[in-house]
Order: sequence, then C-alpha cells, then structure tokens
Amino acid sequence: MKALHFGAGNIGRGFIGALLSRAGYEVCFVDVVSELVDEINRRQEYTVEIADAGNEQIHVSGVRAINGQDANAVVAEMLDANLVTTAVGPNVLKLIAPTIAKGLAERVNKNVQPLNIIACENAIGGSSMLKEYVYQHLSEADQRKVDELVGFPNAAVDRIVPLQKHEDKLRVAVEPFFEWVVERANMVGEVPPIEGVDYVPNLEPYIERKLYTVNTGHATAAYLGYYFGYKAIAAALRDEFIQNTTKQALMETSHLLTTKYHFSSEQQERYIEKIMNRFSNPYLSDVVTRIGRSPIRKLGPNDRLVGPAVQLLNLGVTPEHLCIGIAAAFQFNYEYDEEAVQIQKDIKEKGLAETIALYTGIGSDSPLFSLIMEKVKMLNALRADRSKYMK
Ligand SMILES: NC(=O)C1=CN([C@@H]2O[C@H](COP(=O)(O)OP(=O)(O)OC[C@H]3O[C@@H](n4cnc5c(N)ncnc54)[C@H](O)[C@@H]3O)[C@@H](O)[C@H]2O)C=CC1
Ligand SMILES: O=P(O)(O)OC[C@H]1O[C@](O)(CO)[C@@H](O)[C@@H]1O
Repeated sequence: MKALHFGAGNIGRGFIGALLSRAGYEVCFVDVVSELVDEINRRQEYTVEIADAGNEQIHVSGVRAINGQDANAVVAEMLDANLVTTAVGPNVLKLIAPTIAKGLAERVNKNVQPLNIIACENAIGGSSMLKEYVYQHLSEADQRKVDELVGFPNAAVDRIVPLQKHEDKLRVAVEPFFEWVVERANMVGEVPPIEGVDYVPNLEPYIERKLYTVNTGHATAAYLGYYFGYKAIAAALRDEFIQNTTKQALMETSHLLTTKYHFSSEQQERYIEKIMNRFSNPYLSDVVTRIGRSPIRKLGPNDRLVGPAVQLLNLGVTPEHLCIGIAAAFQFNYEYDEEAVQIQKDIKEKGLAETIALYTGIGSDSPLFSLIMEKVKMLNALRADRSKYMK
C-alpha cells in the first residue's frame, strides 16, 4: 500500500506521514524544498519526538520523497497510489492541483482502483476546495471518470507542531495529542483502516468544533499576544487580559457549537480546558507569529474569527470577545508575513474601515463592523495605558 503525501513539513512528517507509516503504508512525500527531499531519500527514516514528560522518540522508517516540481515523477507515483493526502497549507492547494489533475487524468484511464484524496489543512472543506481546483484542469470526460473513481473526503486535523530547528533536519517535535477526523460520505471504495483516524458520516460539527475552538482560541491569543509585545504564546497566555479574552471568545464559540451541534456544554468546557493547557505546553515553544501567520486567510468570512462571529450575530448573540481578536488581527503588522504586510498597506491606503470590509466581508451596516472598530480603539487605549506604567 502506498500513500502519496504532499508537504513534508511539520504536519506532514510529524503527524500524517507518521500515522500512515504506522498503519503500514509506504509513504512517499512530495515537497518543493530540494534539501528536504534529498535528506528524506538519503536517510529514508526520521524521528518524531513527543513533547511531554515521557519524551518518547518514534522512529518512522521506509519513507522516500520526490520533488513536486517534477510533474512527471508525481504523475508516475499517482498511477498506483492507494491514498493521497496533503498538508501544504490551504493557499498552496491551487498550486498542486494542476499536477494532481494530470496524475488523475492518466490514472483513471489506466487504473480503475478507487482513490481517496484527503486535504489535511486548517480549513473548512479543504478537500472540496482541492477538488474544485483539480477539476479546473480536467476535461469533461475525465471529470466524469474521476467522479466515479476518486473521492475527496474532507478532514479535520489537530496536532500542534510549532516551527522548529534541529541539527537533524528531519526530526520533528510534536505535542502528544492528535485528532484526525475524516468524512465518510465522500469516500470511494473501502475505508482504509488507519489507526488514529476517526471516520464520521458528517464532518461539519467536527471541523467547526476544531477550527472554532482550537484555532479561534489560538489566533485570539496570538494576535493579542503580538499586539502587547509577547513572542511566545505561553507568555501571552499568562497575561490576564489575554487569557480572559481568549477564554471568553471560546465561551462565545461554545455557545454557537452547542446550539448548532450535539456537543454538550460540559463536553465543550472540558474540550476548552484541555486546549488551553495544550496552548501552554511547557515542552513546546511556540511563537505568536506562527500561530497568527497568514492573517488574510484567518480573517476570511468562514475562518476561525469572523466565521463564528457572523454566525453568533445571526443567533442574536453579540460576540464581544471574538471582535477583540478580529480587531487585534488587523494590528498584526509582522513584517515577515506577506499577508500581514498587505493588510497594513491596505489600511494605510484605503483606511481601516474599507480594509475590514474587504477581508472579512462584514459590511459597514453590520453591528459587527462598529463593534470591531470600537475594539480597535479599546485596544489602542489599553496599550497606551499599559505603556505609561512601563515607563
Ligand atoms: N503546524 C500545526 O500545528 C498544524 C498545521 N495544520 C495545517 O497543516 C498544513 C501544513 O502546516 P505545517 O506542516 O505547519 O506547515 P509547514 O510549512 O511545516 O509544511 C508545509 C510543507 O509544504 C511544502 N510545500 C509548499 N508548497 C508545496 C508544493 N507546491 N508542493 C509540495 N509541497 C509544498 C513546504 O515546503 C513545507 O515543507 C497547513 O494547512 C496547516 O494549517 C493543521 C494542524 C496543525
Ligand atoms: O496552520 P494555520 O492555519 O496557519 O494556523 C496555525 C494554527 O494551526 C495549528 O498549528 C494547528 O491547528 C495551531 O497550532 C494554530 O492555531
């Protein structure tokens, strides 16, 4: 059994690749960083380190890699792959789609074995998104064959893997917790038995719970942390205002999730408590600039901050604390993040109001709009006040 996995980064090696290898798959990574591809091929193994008191070292072996820029190599690997997965980042899905389409077009005319393609990204409907991009590169005849033979089940993946540097370039330290939930409905053929994967009939409750709890909380703390000058997320969360705002934002999303889905308030409370502890894992150091990366994506209408805020407003609830997170996200002026730079440029050129509308889709007639503007002022005043005491 062969799994072709796009993205040999933190989640690729530290989570998806490791689980697939443990389940008996021969894992072939596809990445565009030649040094990484070469190192994987030279060693054909790597270590996943569990960041907790036990510090277990998991040996992942029998892996290899190809370069994603070599479309022919990717197509050749796709012909007999039993599973395709990705962890490249939601914005990269459209870039890998043409090669996946090329591989599928050739495969469905030669191999009638069903194939599932699972995007393991932090996004609602990641695999559906990938499918849409792939179909843009397929003829109608090939689309019909792909409809029959290829499934694009959506997935929710959860495991915190910070940016890291080790002398051993393949080593990756991960938190002990992980969750990988895959939508059964859109799968074709037999469900692959992978220990650690939960198949569910409908993914929506799970992906919304994950994105609107883990990622909402993390993003709120990260943007506020950055705003108030913290580097590490754990340090940011020791700040009473940030901790309290993050918890309150999660109480707001909890209200949404328990109203929409079968999760009880008690379950959500336990889930939140566990997540807050995961954010401050003393065995991992994670920076606010990683967690806040790509703010344009994170401020999108369905993403972790605006998505729940808009839904709550529709339920008649005012999401005060989510709006503090959104306000802070617009102040994320981290110079090494292209999306952060773009937002700051837009604020300068178009003004804050127009920039908020542009990225969040929240119109100036929405009560959320004035709330966000109000929270921007509140944060400015709070920071000015704090800096008085720092002098
Ligand atoms: N790091 C984390 O804690 C978590 C990340 N995720 C999601 O997993 C995805 C990957 O995140 P990370 O592993 O943290 O990022 P990463 O940056 O460590 O890994 C991404 C990998 O994709 C590769 N890549 C970029 N363009 C490519 C292309 N065109 N073809 C093939 N490979 C390409 C990069 O070279 C890199 O090795 C993202 O969607 C993220 O939201 C989900 C849960 C947890
Ligand atoms: O990977 P993204 O979507 O850029 O966001 C970072 C978030 O993803 C995670 O890496 C895992 O869900 C969290 O640590 C963090 O909230």
